Amino acid sequence: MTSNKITFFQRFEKDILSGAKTITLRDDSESHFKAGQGVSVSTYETDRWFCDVMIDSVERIKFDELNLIHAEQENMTLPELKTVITDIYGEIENLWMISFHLVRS
Ligand SMILES: CC(=O)Nc1ccn([C@@H]2O[C@H](CO)[C@@H](O)[C@H]2O)c(=O)n1
Repeated sequence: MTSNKITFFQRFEKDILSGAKTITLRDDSESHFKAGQGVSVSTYETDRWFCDVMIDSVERIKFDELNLIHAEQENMTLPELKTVITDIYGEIENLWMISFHLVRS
């Protein structure tokens, strides 16, 4: 059973609500999202709902393929983005780029 819900670390809430962050990079456990799907978004820490987003695309990407465009879409520098991913997932090669836009907050 796949979920219509995704969580983000609270520190990214502002960037998602302002539209500054339009992608998230996840591991295989969150590769089930589909383009056109509406998803409810909550904080990871306290499970507080803060918006709904629409998924625009879900694409495989390798860690080594990450570039400045991805960093821009995360509202980070590329070194910051790579550090964030490694902090969350450890050394990881295969990622999923989930693009989204805000629908309701
Ligand atoms: C439980 C769990 O994995 N939660 C996650 C995973 C990822 N992310 C964000 O996605 C981007 C790339 O990973 C970065 O902006 C991350 O902070 C997040 O907010 N919450």
